Parts: sequence; structure tokens; C-alpha cells
Amino acid sequence: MSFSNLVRDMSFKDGPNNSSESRSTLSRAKSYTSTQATSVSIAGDISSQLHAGYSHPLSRAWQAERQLTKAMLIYPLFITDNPDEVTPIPSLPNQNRLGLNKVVSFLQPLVQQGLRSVILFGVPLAPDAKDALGTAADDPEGPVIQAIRLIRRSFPQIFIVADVCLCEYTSHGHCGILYEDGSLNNAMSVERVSDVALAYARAGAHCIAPSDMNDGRIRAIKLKLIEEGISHRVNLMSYAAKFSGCLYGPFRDAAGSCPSFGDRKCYQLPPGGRGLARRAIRRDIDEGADIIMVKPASSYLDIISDAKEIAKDMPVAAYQVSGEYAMIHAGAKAGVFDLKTMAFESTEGILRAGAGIVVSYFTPEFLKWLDV
Ligand SMILES: NCc1[nH]cc(CCC(=O)O)c1CC(=O)O
Ligand SMILES: [Zn+2]
Ligand SMILES: [Zn+2]
Repeated sequence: MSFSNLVRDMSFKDGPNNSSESRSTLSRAKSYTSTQATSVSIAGDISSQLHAGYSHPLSRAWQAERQLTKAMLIYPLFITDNPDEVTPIPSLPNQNRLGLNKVVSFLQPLVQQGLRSVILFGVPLAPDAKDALGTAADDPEGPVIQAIRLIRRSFPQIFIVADVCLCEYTSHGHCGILYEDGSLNNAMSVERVSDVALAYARAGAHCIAPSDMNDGRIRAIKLKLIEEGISHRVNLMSYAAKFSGCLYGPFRDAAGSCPSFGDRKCYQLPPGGRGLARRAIRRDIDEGADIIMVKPASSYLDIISDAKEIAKDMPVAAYQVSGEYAMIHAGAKAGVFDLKTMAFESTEGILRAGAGIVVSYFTPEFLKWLDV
């Protein structure tokens, strides 16, 4: 057995009960080494000793630059226009669509456990709710605007993020307004999206998070907030690096926002597009974003790390999206791993990459798990 193998072997005996055994094993290892490999210096021996850093849960926790805290979590909520509804979302285990009358009782226990922030998505269910312009998005009687008002009244300490997009409200399910040939009319979309953003901000949202991905939307929203005189109290979180891919399926189920034709590849980033992501991050900083978001999270840790490098003086958020959450649940159900362990491991990866804010469907669980 080589010296390094022998030492690695010893790593399983590092509990307090094994310390004397470990010491004697170490001296045996040393004498073995001194006859077999005299070139190993004492300095080499010292620098090879790392396990002291992870022999105790607290010294293990200290190895992380950033440890998950409740304040880092934003919890996604799906609000319907059907006031008494609480409907489980089949593809998103443990998540529900909520009607307005259910929001307060649903949030109450979570707020007590330390919930600090929610991100709101509207889910119009009424049969005539959708049209080509997504008119319902900023309906003053619509679920998002009503939920913003309600949550501000009921839980003044909660930081309310309003996702802004048209896809939940357009008849075609795309994230903007379309030309007749079905392609995205960027100019009209930006105009519409920024109007919706302004409506959410006026209603009292602390943070506007446009996920539509139209070019120039951050600047347009920022200018409208300034013009309105509310830019000092409304934070702008850009989904700057949002990749197209197959991880949004359960969300589109939940929000009823699946495009009726085509896909979103012409306005969300291609999964290999690291350079485009870096350009989008720089652009959105220039246009006035206050927080940069990367989405999805776990398959895009390099992008999170790029975001932290490019936006080093800003908070960076990561969205562990519906498909990632559903995958972890499926894996746990199949016995691949333990749910809680994997929820922590995936989130720690996201923090390690550079995020300081995590949008997570695990938020209610984390609020409990972080207490013990
Ligand atoms: N613009 C819609 C939107 N806003 C947030 C998500 C994804 C969230 C998730 O999957 O959890 C999506 C889906 C999409 O772009 O199709
Ligand atoms: Zn959208
Ligand atoms: Zn959206």
C-alpha cells in the first residue's frame, strides 16, 4: 500500500475514539515511508493534512464562503384568478396554485418560520382571459396586482418580487407580442412589458423581475420607473442569463404558459452560449439592472460564476427552476439519493458558484431544515 493510500484509508478513522489508533497508524505510516520513500519531506507531510478542516460539522461549515440562510431564499407562488382555489400542481411535487383568498393563510406559517421573500406568477384560468397582447397581465383586478396589494397589507416585512412576462397571458403563449409571421416584435413587446412592470411597481412590488427576454427591456423599465418617480423604491432584477432548454416544463404546466406553436429559442439563450450570457449580463448592468439572475441553476454553474465575476459589485441570483426541482424529487423517489441531502447539495453548489440569492421551490423545506 502506498503512503497516500494508507493516509486516505485513515480518513475513515478520524473520530475522537480512533484518535490514538490514528496516531499509531500515522507513526507506522511514517516509518514505512521513511524506509520506502525517503524523499517525502516533513513539510510535505504537514501540507498533506487537511482533515482537521472537516472533522467537525462546524469546521466543515466554515469551509464554505457562503452558507445558506433564510434571507437568501425567494419562494415562487402561482396565483390564480379563481379566489378559493388550492390546486396541487402534478408535475411540481408539494407546490400549489393558490387563489387570492388562500394566500394569507398559506403564507402565515411560512412567514412565522422566517420566509423573507416571494416571487409572484399569475395564472389566469378564466376561459377568455388570454389575447394576443396579454391584456390581462396588468389588469388591476388580476391576480398578481391583487396579490401584491394583499401581501403588502398582510405581511409588510415580506419582499415582494413580481415576475413580469406576457406568456401566462397571451393566447399564443409566447413571451411578447408577435408579428404576423409568428416572430417576436421586440419593440412592441418592450413597450408592453415595461407597462406591465410599471403597473406591478405602482401596486407595491419591491422588485420587478422581467423574464420575457426582449432586448432593451431593462432600460425601458428603468426609465419608466424613473419617470414615475418610484425608481428609488423599486429594485430591478434581470433574468439576464436565461437559457432555453427542457427544464421549464413543470412551470409551464403550472402557469399554463406553454407556447401554442414553436419554442422560445429565438429569445432565450442557447445552452452552449456562454459568451452570449456574458454579453447579456454586461448589457443588463449597463441598462440599469440592480440584481443579475441566472436561470436554470445547476447545469449553469459556470454562468453563475461568470455573473459573479462580471457583476462583482451586485447581488447575483440563481433560479433553481421547476425541472431541476422535479428532477430532485424524482431522483429521491427512485432511491437515487435522499431528498434533503440533495436539496442542500444542489443549493450549496449554486452558492459556491457565486449566487447570494436563490429562487427555490424548496424554500418551505429549507425554512424547517435550517432551524435544526
Ligand atoms: N417567462 C416565463 C417564465 N418565468 C419563469 C419561468 C421558469 C420557472 C421554472 O421553470 O421554474 C418561465 C418559463 C419559461 O420561460 O418558459
Ligand atoms: Zn414568458
Ligand atoms: Zn416569466
